[in-house]
Amino acid sequence: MSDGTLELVKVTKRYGETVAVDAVDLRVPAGTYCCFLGPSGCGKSSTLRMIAGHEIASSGDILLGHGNITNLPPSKRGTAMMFQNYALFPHLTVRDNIAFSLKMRGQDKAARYAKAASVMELVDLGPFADRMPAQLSGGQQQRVALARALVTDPGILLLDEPLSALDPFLRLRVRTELKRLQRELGISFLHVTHGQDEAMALADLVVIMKDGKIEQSGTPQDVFHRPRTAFVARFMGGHNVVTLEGQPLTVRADRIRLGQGGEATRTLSGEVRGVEYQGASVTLVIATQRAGEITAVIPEELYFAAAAELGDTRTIHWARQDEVVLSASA
Ligand SMILES: Nc1ncnc2c1ncn2[C@@H]1O[C@H](COP(=O)(O)OP(=O)(O)OP(=O)(O)O)[C@@H](O)[C@H]1O
Repeated sequence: MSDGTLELVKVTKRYGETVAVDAVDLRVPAGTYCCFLGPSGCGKSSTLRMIAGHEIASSGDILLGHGNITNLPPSKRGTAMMFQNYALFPHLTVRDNIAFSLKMRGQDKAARYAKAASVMELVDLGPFADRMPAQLSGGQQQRVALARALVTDPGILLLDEPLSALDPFLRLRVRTELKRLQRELGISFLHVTHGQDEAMALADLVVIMKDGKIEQSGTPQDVFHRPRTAFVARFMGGHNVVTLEGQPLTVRADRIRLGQGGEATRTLSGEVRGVEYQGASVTLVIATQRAGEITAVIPEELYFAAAAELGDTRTIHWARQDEVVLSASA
C-alpha cells in the first residue's frame, strides 16, 4: 500500500468555457475520511475524477505520497474508485467481478481468487461468491462494487455518492460499514456527497465546495460550530443567518431560548409564524422586525412550560458568545 497523503495544488478543470474546478488547494493526510460536500454542479465529482485519473486536470498538480500523479493513467495512481451506479459486469460472478482488475494486471487465477476471497470476507460477501449481480440485493451489489475497488490495495479509495441508490435504512447501515472499513484499512477515503448529515457522521475532514472553489474545510465540528460564510452556515443547516447592526452573523437554532435574556445576550421579539413538534424538541419560527425570521429549536420541556400559538408575540434571546461573525459571501 502506498503512503497515502494527498495534495492538490492549484488544481483546475475547465470544460470549454465552464470552470468546473477553480485552482483548488487541499491536503488530505494519510488515513483520513474526507467528505466533499456541496450543491449540485459545484465541482465535487470533477475533483474526484481528476484524482482518479478519469479526467485530466487542465492545470495544477495532484500529489499522492511522494509522487506526482497528475498525468498518470488510473491504474498507475494507487487510487481506486467506486462508482455511483456500481458498474458491475452482469455476466460475471461476484468473485470474477472482484478479481477482474487483477486479471487485467496479469495475476494468475490462484493469486487473484485468493485476494478476492480475502476482500469478500472483509465486506461479508463470502456466501455470495458464485452469484451473478442480478441475484443480489442493492446493498449486496454495492458491497461488490466496494470489494472490486479495494482488491488492488489502493492508497486512497474514491467514492462518488456511494450511498445515494440505497434506501434510508440501508444507507445508515452501509455508512457505519464504510467508516469501519476505512478505520480497519487505515487508508484515506474521499467520499462525495450531497448530504451534510452523511458528511458530519463520517468525515474527519469536511470540504465544502461552491462554484468550483473550496468555501471552507475542517473537521465537522469546526465547520458546524464556526461556519465562515453565510453559504456554509445555510448549507450545514441548523443555523440562522442574520444581519444585526450591519454585521452578518450566524447563530445556531438550538442555541435560541424563549423569554428575556440576561447579561451578554441578544433579545428580540416577534410573531410566531410556525410551530412544529419534533418529539424531543419543538421548532419555532419567529418573525422579528430587527432580524427577519428566526428559527428556534427548543427542547420539548422548555417549550411546553411556555407553549406558543401561531400569531402570538414571543421574546427570544441568545448568548452573544453563541454568535459567529460571518465574512462577506453570497
Ligand atoms: N464532461 C463535462 N463536460 C462539460 N461540462 C461538465 C462536464 N462534467 C461536468 N461539467 C460541468 O462542470 C461543473 C461541475 O460539475 P461536477 O459534476 O463536478 O459537479 P458536482 O458538484 O459533482 O455535481 P453533482 O452533485 O450534481 O454531481 C458543472 O457546471 C457541470 O455542468
